[in-house]
Amino acid sequence: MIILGPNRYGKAETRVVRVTRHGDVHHIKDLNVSTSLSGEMADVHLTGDNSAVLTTDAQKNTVFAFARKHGVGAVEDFALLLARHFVDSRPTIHRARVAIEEYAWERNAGSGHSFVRSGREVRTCVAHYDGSAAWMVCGLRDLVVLNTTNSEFWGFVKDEYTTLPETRDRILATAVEASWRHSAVSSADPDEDGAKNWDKSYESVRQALLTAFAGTYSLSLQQTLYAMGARVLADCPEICEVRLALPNRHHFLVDLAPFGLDNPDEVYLAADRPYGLIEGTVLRDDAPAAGPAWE
Ligand SMILES: O=c1[nH]c(=O)c2[nH]c(=O)[nH]c2[nH]1
Repeated sequence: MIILGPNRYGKAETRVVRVTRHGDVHHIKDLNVSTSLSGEMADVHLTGDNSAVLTTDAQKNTVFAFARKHGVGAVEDFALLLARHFVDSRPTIHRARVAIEEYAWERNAGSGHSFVRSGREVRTCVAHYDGSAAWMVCGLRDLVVLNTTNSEFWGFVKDEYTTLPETRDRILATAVEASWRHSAVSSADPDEDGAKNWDKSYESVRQALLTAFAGTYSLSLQQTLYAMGARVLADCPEICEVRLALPNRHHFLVDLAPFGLDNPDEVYLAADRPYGLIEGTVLRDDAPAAGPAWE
């Protein structure tokens, strides 16, 4: 017996730029939106009957139309708005997942209409909605950080293939990829609800990650990872779970002896690969069930 397993479909990576013009002062939001729907989709897979299908093309059009009609504030609100619309407006759609990446722009030379793409990290969110409950995982990636000291690494296993020297002082650098789950998301319309301040929450999580990275005297990147996750949970009561992926961007001290030079921790080779990849989850022991939040 062969059966249809879990499935979903949608439009991936709709790139939408929303310009808001206040006279000569303009604002932009630059997003990459991926929608994914599931529900009564047995027939489309088994018999080719498309009558339950809201096309991926219409999903893409909805993203653009909603950007026009509702504007784009916090990406989390825009994601929830779309997710609720798809499920609440179509009886055959039972669940929506909306993932958004946001690319930051800054004003160029103080101009009202000229922008420069910021070197800031990419902000992310993934919203799920099933007709009654909503889940939100927020995040960021490419938050590149480096400590020039306060990092040691020693006392590790030494087998016949271990050549890494122990170090009491090294550069510690990584490009933080983090996602964090909100304990509760109101199922009310965000326009009526309006209570959740996604921007404020994002900034406090980002600050907690940076503060912990800078302030932790590190005996391993694993220890730093835990400190970063724990700091987020300590500082941000609305978050119940943090997942981190930290590539260890190795910096090797260059041997300058062949040139008659010493190298007292000044000149490094920044290697791009291979890199250690340290991943982990830090969560509250009473975190509510995650449901589909991480899917
Ligand atoms: O912080 C580190 N953790 C490791 O597990 C590891 N392994 C390695 O080679 N270097 C490092 N650094």
